[in-house]
Amino acid sequence: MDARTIELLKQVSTATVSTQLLSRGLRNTFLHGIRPVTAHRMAGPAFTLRYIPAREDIDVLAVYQDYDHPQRKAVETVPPDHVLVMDCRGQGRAASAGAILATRLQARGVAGLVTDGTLRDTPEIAKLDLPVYAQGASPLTNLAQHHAVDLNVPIGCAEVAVYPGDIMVGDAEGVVCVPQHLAQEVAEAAFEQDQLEAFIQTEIAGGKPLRGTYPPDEATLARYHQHRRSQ
Ligand SMILES: O=C([O-])CC(=O)C(=O)O
Ligand SMILES: [Mg+2]
Repeated sequence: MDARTIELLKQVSTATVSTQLLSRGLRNTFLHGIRPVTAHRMAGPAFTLRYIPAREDIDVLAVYQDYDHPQRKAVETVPPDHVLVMDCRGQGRAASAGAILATRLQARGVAGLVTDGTLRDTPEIAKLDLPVYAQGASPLTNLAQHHAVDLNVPIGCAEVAVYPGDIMVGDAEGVVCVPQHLAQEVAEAAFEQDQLEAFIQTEIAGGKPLRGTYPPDEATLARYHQHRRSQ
């Protein structure tokens, strides 16, 4: 993914991105119920980890002695500038990762962490510079409910299809998944829409009515273009 696309997607709002996706026919792109744990904007290609339900005879604490446990392997193999996205089937009774793993992701230059489950050690995670999104907190370690199986396969995350390489965009409202092949055109169009909407909001704040302003008529668009030229 080219650097300009990622830079633009880091600046635009998820609201605008979701509208641009809707205008291209895609309605199910927002990870509903997933909230920011840290307040950092995010954009980067998805690298995925899939969990299935745990089984008591397999998922015991001793499995953590294996450095190649898929959860640990995911943390050590997600490429820098990618977002680690975890499929927990929306189940949050046990956490999908904690502060030590999140800190390792930050140290490796990873672009973010997203789970449709929960995280543990969230007071420590909240202090990181890493963009992190989850449905909430749980102190219980993952294997109490989850069994990590696959790396970098298509997953469901909060009922949204996430294919490896799709661009995960996060802001204060949450996370939108942008299909890889649409990322560049959506980034450019979203940047334009955000600039126009910022102008419209200024006009509305200044007392203009909705009619003629939102959506903008020709006169408002002419004022907008004049404003852009004068910048
Ligand atoms: O058990 C876990 O999920 C890992 C954990 O606490 C951490 O990364 O600090
Ligand atoms: Mg921990």
